[in-house]
Amino acid sequence: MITSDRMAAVDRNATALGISPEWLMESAGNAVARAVREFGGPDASVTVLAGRGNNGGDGITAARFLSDLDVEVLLLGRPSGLASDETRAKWDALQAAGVPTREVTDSTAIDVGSPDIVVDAILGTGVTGAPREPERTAVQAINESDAAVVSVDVPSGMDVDTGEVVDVAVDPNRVVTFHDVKPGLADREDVTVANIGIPVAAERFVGPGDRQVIERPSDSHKGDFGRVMVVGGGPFTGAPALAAQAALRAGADLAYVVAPESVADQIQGYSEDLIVDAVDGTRIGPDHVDDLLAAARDRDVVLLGPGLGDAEESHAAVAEFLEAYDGRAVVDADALAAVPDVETDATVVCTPHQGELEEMGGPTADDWEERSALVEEFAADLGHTLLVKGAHDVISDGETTRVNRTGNQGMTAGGTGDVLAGATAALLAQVEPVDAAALAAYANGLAGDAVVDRDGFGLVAADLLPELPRALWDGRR
Ligand SMILES: NC(=O)C1=CN([C@@H]2O[C@H](COP(=O)(O)OP(=O)(O)OC[C@H]3O[C@@H](n4cnc5c(N)ncnc54)[C@H](O)[C@@H]3O)[C@@H](O)[C@H]2O)[C@@H](O)CC1
Ligand SMILES: [K+]
Repeated sequence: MITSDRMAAVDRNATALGISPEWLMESAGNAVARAVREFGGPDASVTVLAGRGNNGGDGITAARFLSDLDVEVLLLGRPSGLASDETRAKWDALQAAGVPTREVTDSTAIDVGSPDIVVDAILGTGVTGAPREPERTAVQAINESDAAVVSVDVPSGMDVDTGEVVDVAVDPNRVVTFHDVKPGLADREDVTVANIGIPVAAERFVGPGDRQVIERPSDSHKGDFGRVMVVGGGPFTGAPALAAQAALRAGADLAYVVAPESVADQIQGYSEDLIVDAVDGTRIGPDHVDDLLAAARDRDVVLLGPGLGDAEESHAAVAEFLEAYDGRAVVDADALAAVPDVETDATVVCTPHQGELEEMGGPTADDWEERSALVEEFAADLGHTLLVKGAHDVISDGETTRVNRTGNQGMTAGGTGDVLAGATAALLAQVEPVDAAALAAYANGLAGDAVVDRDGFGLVAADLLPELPRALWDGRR
């Protein structure tokens, strides 16, 4: 099952793998044409009603595959109004093939005729709201005709994610949907799924399409993108500073560091963008838990671990905090050891490397494919989302599992994990845990690739910070 948003992301990932939208449309049109032949027999007459979006493009392509039959295409609009390059290319190919077409701009001129089969390629996953004119009249004309109806991808007018119909939708005899079943079609018996050549890799590997989960609408306000609180520092100071700065670079509006007073000034010294709150002493410990919980109430995500150290008291503080906390948390580094023994209502993303995962009681496997299956099982047992760092990062919430391939051996430098944890925390304020962790891993690796491509090896963690925005947005705004 796949939602339309996830489908759009996977589609973009396929493009990045070299599989162009035009290829996918060719496969989609071919699949529809095959269904029409199966359904209508070798001598069927066919009318394709095509909208101006890519759903229409699939119908236009199907008509070319059916050019040996009595086939006609009704385009709802002018060819100049076709919405994408690939649909225009398919329209030109249809003209060149000499398949009869009619352009209908006025809804009163819609005449489906009396074919054996009508192909409904009016609206697909790109529909918003109720069908407007001339699409609305076209939907009604299909429903009033005696022809058998084959819908392309989704019955036109239906919301594929919910199955809801606003006003009107086509009532088909068969739906040929692409790649995977959409939630709104799940319980129907007239649906067949066509493989259109989107490889498993486009779903499994995090890619540029996964960036589409984050948005930054123009009417946003301060705080909409999260307040992140980093709890750490004591034996180390750079780690919490890096993590908090990474959270800002990954889009958080405010980043706080709560650290022992012995190191608070030093942490503040790294950046004026950080808000540093000092607690007594030289280590985070159980005495601080009440204050941490009180502060966490005004934050969207808490990141536990950077620079915390492995003192017994700090470990106990993490455990006590998680037992009482029910918000969103990222747990990294020395804080990870507390997780397996803790009962918590918090939504937790853990970011261990392989060694830390084993210390948590997790699996080990050299082969990343085997590892990803084992990590999925362990995440399900643990009840938390895992981001296991490695040459192939494995991200799983126990149900959905993704693998990230960005990054390079230059990123074995100290502090890159703190940057990743901070980015994960920022994204966790905005999107679901598995999406946040996958996107953070992807962006962190891409940032590292940009630095090493430009400068060669010798990267330091702070180099990643200015690259993170581009890695996450890359021309999108
Ligand atoms: N991997 C993929 O996602 C693939 C998608 N393909 C096809 O692409 C379709 C999605 O294409 P698009 O995103 O272009 O969207 P659609 O073709 O579903 O519709 C978008 C068009 O309809 C218009 N529109 C939106 N709501 C309307 C309304 N209520 N009344 C009237 N017009 C309305 C829009 O202005 C736009 O021109 C899928 O359903 C599928 O058929 C295929 O080409 C193969 C690959
Ligand atoms: K359709």
